[in-house]
Amino acid sequence: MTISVWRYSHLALAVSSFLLLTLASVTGIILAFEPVSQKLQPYRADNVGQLTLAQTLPVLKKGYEELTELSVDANQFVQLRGTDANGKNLTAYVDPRTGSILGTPTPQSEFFQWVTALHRSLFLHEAGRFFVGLTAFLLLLITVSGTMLIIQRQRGVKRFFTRIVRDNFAQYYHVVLGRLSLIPIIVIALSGTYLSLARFNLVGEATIVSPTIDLDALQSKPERKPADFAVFQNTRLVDVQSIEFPFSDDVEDYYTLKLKDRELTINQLTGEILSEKPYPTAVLLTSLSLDLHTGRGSLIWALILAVASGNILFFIYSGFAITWKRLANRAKNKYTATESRFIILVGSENGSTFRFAQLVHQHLLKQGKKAYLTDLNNYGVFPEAEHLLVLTATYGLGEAPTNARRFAALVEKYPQPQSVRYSVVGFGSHAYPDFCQFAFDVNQLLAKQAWAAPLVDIHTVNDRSPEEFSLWADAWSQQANLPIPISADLLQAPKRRFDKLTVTGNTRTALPDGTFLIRMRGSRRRNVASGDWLAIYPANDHRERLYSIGVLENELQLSVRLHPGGLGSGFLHELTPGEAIRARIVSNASFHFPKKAPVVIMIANGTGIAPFLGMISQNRQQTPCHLYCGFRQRTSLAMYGDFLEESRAAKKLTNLHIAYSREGDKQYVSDLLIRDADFITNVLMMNGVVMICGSLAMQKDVLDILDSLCQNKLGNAVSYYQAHGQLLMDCY
Ligand SMILES: Cc1cc2nc3c(=O)[nH]c(=O)nc-3n(C[C@H](O)[C@H](O)[C@H](O)COP(=O)(O)O)c2cc1C
Repeated sequence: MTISVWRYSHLALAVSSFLLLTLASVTGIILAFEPVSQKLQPYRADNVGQLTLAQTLPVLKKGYEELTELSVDANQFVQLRGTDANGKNLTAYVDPRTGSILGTPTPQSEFFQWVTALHRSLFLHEAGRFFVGLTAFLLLLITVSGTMLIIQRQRGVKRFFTRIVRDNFAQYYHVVLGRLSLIPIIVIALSGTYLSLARFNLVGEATIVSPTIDLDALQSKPERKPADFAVFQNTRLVDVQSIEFPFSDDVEDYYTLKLKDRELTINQLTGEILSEKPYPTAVLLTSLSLDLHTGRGSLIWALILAVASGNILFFIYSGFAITWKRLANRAKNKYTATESRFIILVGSENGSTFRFAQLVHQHLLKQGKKAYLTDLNNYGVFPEAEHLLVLTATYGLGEAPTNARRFAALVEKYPQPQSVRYSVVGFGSHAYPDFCQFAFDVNQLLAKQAWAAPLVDIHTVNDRSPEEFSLWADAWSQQANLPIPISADLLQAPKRRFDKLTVTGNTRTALPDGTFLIRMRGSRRRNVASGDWLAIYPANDHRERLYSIGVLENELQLSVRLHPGGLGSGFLHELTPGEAIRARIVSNASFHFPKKAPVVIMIANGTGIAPFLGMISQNRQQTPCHLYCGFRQRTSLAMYGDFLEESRAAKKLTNLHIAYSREGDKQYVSDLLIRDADFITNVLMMNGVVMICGSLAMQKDVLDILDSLCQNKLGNAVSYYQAHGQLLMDCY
């Protein structure tokens, strides 16, 4: 089954039920607090779990003139009905060990009654109950389709709980919270559905029929005291739902004992069991469903239900946010596919690639060109086409996005009747092992078609980088002789809240390779961790530059290489202590120091050491850390030398391995990894984590080496460890 079937089912189910689901969740959250408030009442006696009926009944009989009924509720509060020593009618919670009164039951508060009625039937009686039941069933289907989507997203059941790549807020937390609240939501949905079916008598016999007793056969001898009745001795109070006491001393009146799973009648003189009837399965399931659906009896479960109901509200919001974003990016065409000279085909799962495609589309239309934009799955014969532009994302294990799955088959089926120049742009992320794989596949496929001729080489765009996209746009413009300038809209940094940071130190460039360290302090306390990015705006315009942060002594430290004419590095280089800048801290949670790893290997080259300096400085728990770094020459290490030595002495850093590429043995960091191959694979085998930060070229080398080490020594591809959160990367 394809991802789209699950996605559309998930969406259709959510759309059809969201109003009732919102109502049910809000009322569900409120109702979850009823068992919580009840549990907090002081009506539960200590050690009630250890008492038997044989111990309790004589005590109660002594203290009260007449007992009518004793019941034990889900909170293990023991309630007694009867008359007291003065002959006054009484209904009270009692201490079953002493018979003393602990309190008087009060009816459910009007507020909870009102909310319960709304939750159960929307004040619409049977019709309302039907709709509420249907909503619970739809919730079950939504949960199943959502689970399938997560399995597909995570690329398999086994990776269900592995790290989630963060795309955007709504999407990330939709999946994160979806996984966390999966079980409670399935329980809510299943139990709610069952209770509705039971209510409409659709689950079999759900009533308890009392047995008929042969009164003529009742024996009066041998007479025993209740404390000596075997059945009372063997029945724990907490297993009792209720016990109805005999109406008179006559042998024809008997005890009716309702346990959790069966009902017994007991001769009041001899203690003989007169009848024993297990409850029908439907009754037991109804009681279990009530326990699970309401949280009665368990404070913790009631709180879990409240949180899960809150999550359902968040899913409604985030689900619609995701859909809105997707729809907002869909194409609107002025010309038809058959009359257009420029065909733009898009492969996109979450819509962002459409934004880029639309920009190209608009530029072509503005220049009076007949251009047509559509999904890759809508590929067909384009009789007037001269140019084919394919912009596509990659998903899954280097696979096509949903709206591009049929493209390969369609290309084989519909050759173009005329020659067409094509160009492919891949959108992807280096966070995935198969970077832009689907775009490469499309490029290869087109290259094989007799009618297709490339206009420019394939280009890739990492993390929607406007700069990388504009490189393609320039190349294509030149070859097609048609300018498509990248609009400021696309490059504009979205409006966000900025932080004011004050420079506290700047080493300026002292080294031949131009590296310097700059430190800053925020004006307000911010949640920032080593590995996050600092986004700066050197020219106070849309141009944003990102730097990896190391947090040392509550300050943000950046390690920067000064590039001649570099916008960001030049700006930072000129800053002096006391100066303040406007910047933004961007969370990069997938590159934080792993809290639970037994060992961490850090691999860096050049300024990629920056986040690791912060992580080492904060490694107070002394997790074994092995730092592998590559520099050009010894002097490049100079500014970090003292800090690294001190960290080693303080056991925050276990080992330091350095490769110099322009001195001595002229090694790269990858050579050190080959040297320490056994150690590295051992670390991966014992669930250690490898972190890589630095240049993309170094990342590529290191990944190639790790992949062959992992394949040869561990029998897994390196992507296996990445998927298990054991390989974290932040390269640029
Ligand atoms: C679940 C998931 C899987 C992804 N898999 C890959 C991949 O294998 N290779 C890749 O280069 N990018 C991968 N990406 C990144 C997307 O291709 C990238 O973010 C792209 O810009 C999204 O475009 P869209 O918003 O148009 O769908 C993946 C993203 C997600 C959320």
